[in-house]
Amino acid sequence: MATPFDRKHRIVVVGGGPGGYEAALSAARLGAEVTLVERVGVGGSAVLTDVVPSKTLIASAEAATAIRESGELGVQFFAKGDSGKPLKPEVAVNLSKLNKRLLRLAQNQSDDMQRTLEAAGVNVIQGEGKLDGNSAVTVGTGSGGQDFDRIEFDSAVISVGARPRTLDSCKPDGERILTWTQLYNLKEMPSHLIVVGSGVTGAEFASAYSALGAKVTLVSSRDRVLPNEDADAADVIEDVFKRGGMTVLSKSRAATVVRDGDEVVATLDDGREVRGSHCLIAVGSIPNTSGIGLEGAGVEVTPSGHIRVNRVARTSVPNIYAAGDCTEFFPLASVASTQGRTAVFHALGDEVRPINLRNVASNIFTYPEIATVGWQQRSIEDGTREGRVYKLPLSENPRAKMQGVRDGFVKLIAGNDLGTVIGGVIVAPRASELVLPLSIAIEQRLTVDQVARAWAVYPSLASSISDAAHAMHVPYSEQTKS
Ligand SMILES: Cc1cc2nc3c(=O)[nH]c(=O)nc-3n(C[C@H](O)[C@H](O)[C@H](O)COP(=O)(O)OP(=O)(O)OC[C@H]3O[C@@H](n4cnc5c(N)ncnc54)[C@H](O)[C@@H]3O)c2cc1C
Ligand SMILES: NC(=O)c1ccc[n+]([C@@H]2O[C@H](COP(=O)([O-])OP(=O)(O)OC[C@H]3O[C@@H](n4cnc5c(N)ncnc54)[C@H](O)[C@@H]3O)[C@@H](O)[C@H]2O)c1
Repeated sequence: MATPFDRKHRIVVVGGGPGGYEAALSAARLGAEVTLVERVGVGGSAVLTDVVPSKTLIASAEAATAIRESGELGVQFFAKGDSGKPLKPEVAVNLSKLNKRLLRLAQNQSDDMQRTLEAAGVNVIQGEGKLDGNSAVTVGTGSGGQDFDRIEFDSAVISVGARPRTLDSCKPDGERILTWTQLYNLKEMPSHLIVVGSGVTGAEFASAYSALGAKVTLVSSRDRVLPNEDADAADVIEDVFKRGGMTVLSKSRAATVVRDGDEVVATLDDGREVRGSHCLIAVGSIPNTSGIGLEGAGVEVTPSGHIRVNRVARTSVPNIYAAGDCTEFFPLASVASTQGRTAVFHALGDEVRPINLRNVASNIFTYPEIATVGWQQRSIEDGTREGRVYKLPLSENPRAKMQGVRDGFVKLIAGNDLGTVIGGVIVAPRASELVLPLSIAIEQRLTVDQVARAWAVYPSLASSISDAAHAMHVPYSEQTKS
């Protein structure tokens, strides 16, 4: 219990995604009187439409890939046709069943989270929250609806998330032109899915649908997919996409996307037309920050509508905090939760460590996955940070060979001094599970030699991390120079 006072600190949290959930739970555990206002469901977009459903879809895509690729390992389905000759079975995906499963899983997780909050003593109110100055939140039934509650607070956490950005020229109709939140209603596999936008969201869905057997065309406005990622990683993914039969149209901006009967037509900037059965619009997100009383309370926002926060998640108004995608920090569930927890620790006088975005680990769930942490090669190349880069292809890893894994690599980035690990990239199946040692090394300022000294299992994909660290060894004579 952080508060030594008789009077409980009153905290109102608006939005129940990872940012709001973590803020509410941490505050209740610290003994505050907590109310959480959420308009759709606890868990937020992360659980109901974004992270959980997309990663569940990807789990099915991985299963389809494993079945398809098992022939190479000498394992295949065998069935005899009427003539007695072996048939060549194909992977069949029941998209309706798959989507039902992922929506059920998302709802169950949301229910679990609501129960956890209630058990911790959080008062969860369903409704639309809005700041009323800097000391109260009103709760209503939605835009134009009635307010039915008003809650006074000592501190508030605004964690209202973001929604898919749409373009007037490519308006989703919910049937064939879809945002990712509408994709899970599909009953049948799209015969040809056009994905507009090759950021993380577009790349993940393109990868998954291609693995599930749909024909996919990825419309990428940049010269390569995943323009903000490590260039070598993006090259691997683009190569895998193309080998898997995906059409990648680079330097191609979708000017319009319209329905034509049972087809969709995407017209590119240069006049080319792409016809498909469905189109996913994945061109980024917009924060849900308008009309929620921020201006009246004096909370500063950026021109893009993101709430300005410092490293303890405090806004320009001292008793109002903000967490997650509605802020200008990285839009990741892990960052949202950390901001939510940090905000209430700060408000309630518990130990706080200002958030260091430099060390955030993230993962792109394509096949193979791309996990990234710390400084990246481009910062070494442009001189922002001094350091050395070493890349070890997975094709040299014994376990990878056994498993038939050809694509991927481990890249370590170390400082020039003693070889302190400052960053890394792992491209591999389940890279998300392999990146933690690098995160620990960076957080604990371990050198490549210290990482190399830790035992890796033989054979294992993780041993490529040790091998890369060995290759970057700083001789004792060099270490003692500085
Ligand atoms: C397709 C996709 C996949 C992703 N995958 C990953 C991943 O694998 N890993 C990862 O770390 N991140 C991932 N992300 C990012 C992640 O979803 C976000 O960073 C995360 O959801 C942010 O959490 P949040 O709490 O800020 O907001 P949200 O999860 O968006 O929750 C905000 C909540 O606030 C509610 N709300 C809004 N306004 C009000 C109001 N006025 N009153 C009451 N309630 C309100 C909304 O209904 C919503 O429930 C993904 C994003 C997308 C689009
Ligand atoms: N695995 C994960 O952790 C995960 C998954 C999805 C999203 N996210 C988070 O969400 C953030 C946003 O990612 P995102 O992919 O949704 O958005 P984004 O803004 O990163 O990418 C959208 C892309 O669409 C392109 N674009 C815009 N208009 C276009 C047009 N008319 N035609 C073709 N392309 C067009 C943009 O140039 C951009 O490259 C990520 O940075 C990440 O933090 C995380």
